Amino acid sequence: MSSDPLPSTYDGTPRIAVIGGTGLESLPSFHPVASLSITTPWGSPSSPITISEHPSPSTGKPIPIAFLARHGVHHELAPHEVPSRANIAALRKIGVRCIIAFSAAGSLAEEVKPRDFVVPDQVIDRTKGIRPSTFFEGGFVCHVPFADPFDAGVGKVVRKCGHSLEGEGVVLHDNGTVICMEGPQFSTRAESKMYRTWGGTVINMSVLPEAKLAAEAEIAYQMVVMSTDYDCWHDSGDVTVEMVMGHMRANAVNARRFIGAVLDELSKEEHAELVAAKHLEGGRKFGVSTHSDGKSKDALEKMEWLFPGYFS
Ligand SMILES: CSC[C@H]1O[C@H](OP(=O)(O)O)[C@H](O)[C@@H]1O
Ligand SMILES: Nc1ncnc2[nH]cnc12
Repeated sequence: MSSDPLPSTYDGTPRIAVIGGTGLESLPSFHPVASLSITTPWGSPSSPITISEHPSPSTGKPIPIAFLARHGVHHELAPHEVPSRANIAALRKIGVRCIIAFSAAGSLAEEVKPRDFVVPDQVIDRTKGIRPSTFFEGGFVCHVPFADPFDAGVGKVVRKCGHSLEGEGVVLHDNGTVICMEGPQFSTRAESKMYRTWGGTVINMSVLPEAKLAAEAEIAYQMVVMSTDYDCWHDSGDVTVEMVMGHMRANAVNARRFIGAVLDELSKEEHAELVAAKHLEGGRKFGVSTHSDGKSKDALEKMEWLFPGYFS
């Protein structure tokens, strides 16, 4: 295998990105053709963004897929240290408009067994306000709808792909509510039991502010969760990192199959408009509350970087 460094530039426009979480620090079975180090007005992303080319099953054309490791290449960033603004800004800047985000999560529901997959449709925020969670501040106020935190069109494709793998070891739950806690400590037993009464299906430390920032950036975002434990409400034993990693490793083949199926499907020509998020394009031009006299120069410069031509 060549140890030549990958090119630091890429000529095409990747519309699709995968954000890998715990146990998924690279895109399995994909061979990167470039590694981009992007600096944003919100700092540097968690990892370089690698680009792999995936042949579209419908046209045979190579479709670029971006990949970013949420916690860094060596899992060196705690959940509250993940630079989500830089991650989402960098992905948008290179052209990404569709994100499939993977997460290892605890199950809050008996029927969601460890190693099952969940394609969630809702989120409850239990982070503590210590994570920067908006692009719109410092002299530029913009309010963004967030009633449905995940993209319905992308979610539909992901669910279809998951179901196509049933019988090959993949168990998929079509819906669910993710409780996003602050961490890095796991929940107390009282909290875990309370989240169940709230209707929580799974619990992680990472869907927020990632999903909020994707919404602000007009990116169609869907999380795919793999259950790795029963948190601490269940009598089968309290969550530990060993438990999480053990299930991640044991189910790696299914995770790889799931990712491959989703990328195959999204690379088809028929989904070109969806992955370019044409249905979201331009939305941010209209949610701005700040009068032109109140907009700061610094904020406007950041806006021009992220949304060229929107506000000038
Ligand atoms: C290592 S267990 C807790 C850790 O795992 C999950 O990470 P990710 O969502 O990035 O897969 C969870 O959110 C916590 O960050
Ligand atoms: N039980 C749990 N709580 C929070 N995040 C998790 N990630 C994996 N398992 C988890």
